[in-house]
Formats: sequence, structure tokens, C-alpha cells
Amino acid sequence: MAKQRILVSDPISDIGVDLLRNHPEIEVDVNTGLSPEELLKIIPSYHGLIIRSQTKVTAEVLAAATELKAVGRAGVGVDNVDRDAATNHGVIVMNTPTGNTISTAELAFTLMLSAARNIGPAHAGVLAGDFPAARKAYKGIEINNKRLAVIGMGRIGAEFAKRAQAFGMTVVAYDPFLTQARADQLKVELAESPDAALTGADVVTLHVPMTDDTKHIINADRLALMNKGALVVNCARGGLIDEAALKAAIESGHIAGCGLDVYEDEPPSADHPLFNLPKHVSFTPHLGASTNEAQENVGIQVAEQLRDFLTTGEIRNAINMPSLDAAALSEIGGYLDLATSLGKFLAKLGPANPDSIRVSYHGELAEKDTSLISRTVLTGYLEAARPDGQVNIVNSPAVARDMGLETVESTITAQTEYAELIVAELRKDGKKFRVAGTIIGQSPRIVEIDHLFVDTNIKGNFLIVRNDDRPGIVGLVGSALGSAGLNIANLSLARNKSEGNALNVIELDTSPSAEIVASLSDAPGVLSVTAIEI
Ligand SMILES: NC(=O)C1=CN([C@@H]2O[C@H](COP(=O)(O)OP(=O)(O)OC[C@H]3O[C@@H](n4cnc5c(N)ncnc54)[C@H](O)[C@@H]3O)[C@@H](O)[C@H]2O)C=CC1
Ligand SMILES: O=C(O)CCC(=O)C(=O)O
Repeated sequence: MAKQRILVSDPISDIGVDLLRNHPEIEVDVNTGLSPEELLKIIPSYHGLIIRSQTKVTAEVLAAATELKAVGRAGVGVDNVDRDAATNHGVIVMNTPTGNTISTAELAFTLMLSAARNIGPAHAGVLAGDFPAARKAYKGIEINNKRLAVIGMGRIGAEFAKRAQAFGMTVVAYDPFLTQARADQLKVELAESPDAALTGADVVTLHVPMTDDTKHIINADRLALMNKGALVVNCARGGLIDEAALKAAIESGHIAGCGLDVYEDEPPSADHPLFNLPKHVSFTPHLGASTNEAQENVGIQVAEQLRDFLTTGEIRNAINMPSLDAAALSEIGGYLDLATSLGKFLAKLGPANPDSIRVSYHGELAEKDTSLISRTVLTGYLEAARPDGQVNIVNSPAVARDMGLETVESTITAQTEYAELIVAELRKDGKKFRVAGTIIGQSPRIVEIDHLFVDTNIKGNFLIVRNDDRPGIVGLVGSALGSAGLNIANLSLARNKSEGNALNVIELDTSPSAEIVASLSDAPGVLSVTAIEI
């Protein structure tokens, strides 16, 4: 395997970088602080890219990154990656969702207390020699018995809530994916809307991803719902808050102040409108994940994830395709090669321009998570049907969608001759064409082609010959192959008695020339010959 080249374009921990450097199949370059133009220039030669929040992985970068297979984000938010463009280019995007949870929750909590007690301005006052004046000016707000609204009760939101409860706050949460059972477990009130959570709240803290839906989730109308003298804390993404509305609400006296780690534009300019407010403000420069512990966690996690994906195909924490961790890989990994072959057989033997591709599962396999197997069948089919090198496991569903090819997956509990069976089928104008495979012992086998039972390997050089079911044809094909110097490694015969024809799946040691395929096709009694190389 050629060495996999990884570019680390934002600073990550040395332990993470060393982990990559020490792998014999990986070459790593650390090149941080690149301008967008510099990144565009060097990205074409890399297979993997590791970033934090500074590097912007735009559609332009992804178009230039012709060798790129994966982007690994050492952190949670992936709003600096054009996810749709990555998917369309077949680039997997992974993050490290758990490594910086505690550090970020701790900073958000610190910002709340700091804004409540004027730590920033008071500290500056002491250093400036204004001790008595500072003492007089910076009367704080107690948070005990106050009502906290958490918007986004995921990992960080839940950690914040726990700390708030320990400080005597009551907690209400808005999160469309929070169940009542989980809310009960966390001992928080479940709000039905952001408005319901904010009405009567003394503090709001934001822990949601930045998306089109969450942009300006805190606006003038929602700030007005909060109690007078409330505080706003944001350690998620700046664009969640309409900063102009926040400034107006603070200046009007309705909102007391804010603690912010993140800003609509980063880095914010020194004359940012919120920076000249006199009190109840605390600002940090996007430091949520900046602790030794968090950086070590996410640096190691992202390096391990990229290493494993590029060298073994294991997929963890992908945000644009299903994960395939070591446990899942050992459970369904054996079926992935079979799935690729089924897709390629479909492409070579089935109808052109089908309406739909269907994958169904029989037996125990029907009870497992088979989504990645189905995606692999589709990818194998598209790779063979459109050999332009532009399809892979990440973008195949999008490619199929763009082609108008419907993809269907089903599980069937009916018994078959095999303990487990995968059936891949193309449909066109009401007609169906199918191939099926299973694993016998440790060996993946194709066991059926269009309802005719065969038994053949899944990889190799195949000749699929359909012929009239009469004596002499197998001999004729065998002699022609022998005369052409082609050795038969395996031969599987099946016949359709009612239609009077037969199917030969011939596995050859070497690939047949176009001439031999053409001359066999013209032989008497031969209906069709298809060469397939997998
Ligand atoms: N300041 C910093 O350095 C850091 C900032 N972050 C930011 O914090 C955010 C949250 O991180 P985690 O808690 O780890 O993520 P998470 O995925 O565990 O939690 C996010 C929660 O938001 C909820 N959610 C999604 N859409 C929502 C909506 N419209 N309204 C309300 N809730 C919604 C989800 O259901 C989920 O429970 C990240 O997206 C990231 O942008 C994360 C780490 C460090
Ligand atoms: O990489 C960082 O320091 C920022 C972390 C962050 O914003 C995130 O994980 O979403």
C-alpha cells in the first residue's frame, strides 16, 4: 500500500502527531497557519486532513483535493467544513465528539460566574490601582435559586446543567431530541420550544451546533422573554446570537450582560460593539477546548480515527456516513467484499439504466445493521456502471439520487437454503434481474444469478456464458478457451429447463481478450458472453 499522506493544518497535540508519525504506512506534515491560497496549492497530494476550527474546508478546497479521503476535526463543531461538498466529492468527515466536553462545559460555567460577578472588569480595576472604585462599582448577581435555560441538552449542555444544579439553580432545557425520560434522569424541566425555555429565565446558555436552523436562535424577541437582569452565555458558536440585538438588550437594561467565548466573526475586531460594555461581561477567545486535557484527548482521537480509516477502513464518528467501528467491522466486515461483487455483477449482467436497486437480507443478517452493506452494493454497482472513478462509499447515495436511481433496502425473514443470504436486484420497467451471495464457512460466494443456482468466487476473471441447453456447448467453449491459452480455474453450471437454456460461470486464471469474448459470442448455440473482472 502506498503511504497515506496526512496534512495537519491546525495545531493538535504532539502525542496525536507522533501517533501518526510512528505508523509505517503514514506520512504526516504539520503545516499550520496556511492562507486559503496556500492550502489550495498543497492539498492535492494529501489523503487525509486534520483540522481544528481555523482551517476552512470549502467547496473550492475539496474540489482541489483530488486524493483526499477524509477530513478529521479535532473537536466537535464542523461548521468550518462544507459537508455537502465533502460528501459529493466522496470525502468522509469525522469529528471527535467527546474529547472536549468537560473543558467546554467548565469554561461556559466559568463565563456565567465571571459575568455574574464582574470578574473581568473587577480584575482590570484592581490592576489599574482602582481598588476602592472597583469594589464599589462591581456589585454582582447571585445565581443560587435562579432559573437557567439550556438550549441544546447534548454532551456539553448536560454537563453544564449538572454543575448549575450543584450551585442551586433550577434548569429548563430546550432540545428537540431530548426525551422526557432523559430530562427526568437529568432532573431538568423539558421545554417545548426555545420561547418556552427562555420565558422567565435568569440565565441562558447555548450548546447547539451552528446550522441554518440555529442561526440567531437568540434574537431580540427571545431576549425580551427572559427576566430583567438576565445573563447570556455562549460557548458554542457566535452565529447563534444576534449580537446587535444582544447589545441593544444590554444597553436597554433588560439583559444584565453576557459571557462569550465565540463570536459571529472570528477573530472579532477590537471595536466589537459588545466589548465596550462596562460590566457583567466576560470574553474569552474561543478557548472552550483549550486545556491540556481536552487537546490531548481530541488530538489522540482524531489521529487514531484518521489512521484507522486510512489503513483499515474502520470508520468512527463520521458525520456524513454510517460508522463502522471495530465491533461492527468484525460483525459485517466479511460481507463488504461480497457486497461489492454483487454490485459489480449487477452492473455487468443486469439491464442498463435501471429504475431501482434493491438489497434484501435473509436469515440472521436481517437482524443486523446492514445499511453499510447496502451502501457497498450500491457503490460496487455504480463503480462498474460508471467507471469514471468519481464514486465511492461516501458519495454513492448522492450519486444515485442525482441519477434518479431509487435505492431500497429490505429484510426478509423467510427461510432460504442458506443461513444468511444477500440478494441484490435491479428493476427496470417492471422487469427484475438479481444476483445473490452468502458466506460459506469463511468464504464469500456468489450463489445465484437471476434465479439460477451457481457457486463461484467473488473475485477473479469471470466469463458468464448463456447458451442453448444442448450437448457439446460446454466442450466447445472449453476448447476455445484452451486454444487461447486460458486456464479454467472453476466452472459452475446451471440451467433453466423450462426455457431450454443454460448459464456457465467460468472463472479464468487470466483475463480473456476482447477477441475471444467476441468469437465465443458468435459460436453456435451461445446466446451471450460477458467478461467480468473483479
Ligand atoms: N467553544 C468551544 O471551544 C467549543 C464549542 N463547541 C460547540 O458546542 C456545540 C455543542 O457541543 P456538544 O454538546 O458536544 O454537542 P452534542 O451534539 O452533544 O449536543 C448538541 C445538542 O444540540 C441539540 N440540538 C440540535 N439542534 C437543536 C436546536 N435547533 N435547538 C436546540 N437543540 C438542538 C442536539 O439534539 C444535541 O443534543 C458544538 O456544536 C460546538 O459548536 C464544542 C466544543 C468546544
Ligand atoms: O479546536 C478548538 O479549539 C475549538 C473547539 C471547538 O470549537 C469545537 O470542538 O467545536
